[in-house]
Amino acid sequence: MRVHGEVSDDEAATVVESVPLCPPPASAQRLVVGYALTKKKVRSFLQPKLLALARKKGIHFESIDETRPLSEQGPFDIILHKLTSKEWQQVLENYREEHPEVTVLDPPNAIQHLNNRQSMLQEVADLNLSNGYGEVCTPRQLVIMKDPSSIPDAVAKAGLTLPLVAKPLVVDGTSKSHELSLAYVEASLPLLDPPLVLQEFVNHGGILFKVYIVGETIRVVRRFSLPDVNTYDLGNNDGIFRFPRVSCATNNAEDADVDPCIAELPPKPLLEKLGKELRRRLGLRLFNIDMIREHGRKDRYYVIDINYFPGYGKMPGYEHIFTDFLLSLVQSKYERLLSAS
Ligand SMILES: O=P(O)(O)O[C@H]1[C@H](O)[C@@H](OP(=O)(O)O)[C@H](OP(=O)(O)O)[C@@H](OP(=O)(O)O)[C@H]1O
Ligand SMILES: Nc1ncnc2c1ncn2[C@@H]1O[C@H](COP(=O)(O)OP(=O)(O)O)[C@@H](O)[C@H]1O
Ligand SMILES: [Mg+2]
Ligand SMILES: [Mg+2]
Repeated sequence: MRVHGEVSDDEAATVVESVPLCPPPASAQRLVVGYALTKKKVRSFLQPKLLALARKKGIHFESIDETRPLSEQGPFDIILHKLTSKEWQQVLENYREEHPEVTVLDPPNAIQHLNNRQSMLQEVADLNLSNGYGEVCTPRQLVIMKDPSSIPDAVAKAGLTLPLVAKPLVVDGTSKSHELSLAYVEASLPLLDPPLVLQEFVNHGGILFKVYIVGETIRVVRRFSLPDVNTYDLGNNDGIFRFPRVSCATNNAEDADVDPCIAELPPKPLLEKLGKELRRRLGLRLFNIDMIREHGRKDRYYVIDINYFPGYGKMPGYEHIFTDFLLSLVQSKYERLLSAS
């Protein structure tokens, strides 16, 4: 029996997009998807175009009331969620044990790896992905838990090169956890506010690739990012630059007039390999990877951020991809039940 939420290679093989779906079992003709999402996420994800297509395909979305026992709601075939409280995670873990027949997207313990900017990149670093299409690394980084006055020494000891991107260590859905800054000179380091991750800034021509994963499906879009830093900037900057959420949807760079060497998307086979490996290693099916290409290095990529249940509402064609994905989950569960009987 499958442990819910774990993505095995076997399972991956049963969810290939091109395989036509055979008729679902009678009990699954109306697929009920419970969701526990913030108001912001409901607005961005449950758009009318998704709801309309879902209805046509027999998928019904039902809001979960967190103040009531989960077992008294539904019954659900699938639960979608992105709430960060410890209490909610415990509720879901208990529910998964009591209801192994319900697919929880994704398991709270797997999502936890993405709530810390150190652990979120560990699997990418361990993967050491390098093949004929390119190489995927993570920027060198250091975790500072406390005592800002110790930062210059810690940075020197670790041999990190300025400028450094300072990122709050924990990502908990608050806007504070996305308040990043760029420290140009050593003297500015004690002004930073731990706990944080200090990451080497990688010049990448100001374009970032948002790689969306929905099960087996991968889509990539371009967004504007921070511009390159040059020696002039370094010499003429004595402080810290605090920057807003640069890679958000309003910074769409799909149709921008950008140097083709910078705008060129990462090779598909490289993204496929990365997506497949991370899906398996993280035990997640819904996430996105923020990726940059080192300026002047055609084939060296850095993963700088991984987000659980990202802004799918801005992914082109998300309503088709997501509804097909939900149906494929039920289909593969049905096939497993058939082969077990
Ligand atoms: O950490 P970064 O790289 O900024 O990724 C963010 C988060 O996933 C946001 O979700 P959340 O707020 O739940 O963390 C999401 O907003 P949505 O709420 O609109 O889905 C953003 O979508 P964009 O606005 O498309 O960038 C996405 O870019
Ligand atoms: N190591 C880095 N080198 C260059 N730019 C970076 C680096 N880390 C982050 N950035 C820039 O900062 C933005 C936000 O950083 P990110 O780690 O994605 O945080 P968030 O979770 O808030 O999106 C990125 O989209 C990118 O533009
Ligand atoms: Mg990001
Ligand atoms: Mg993020």
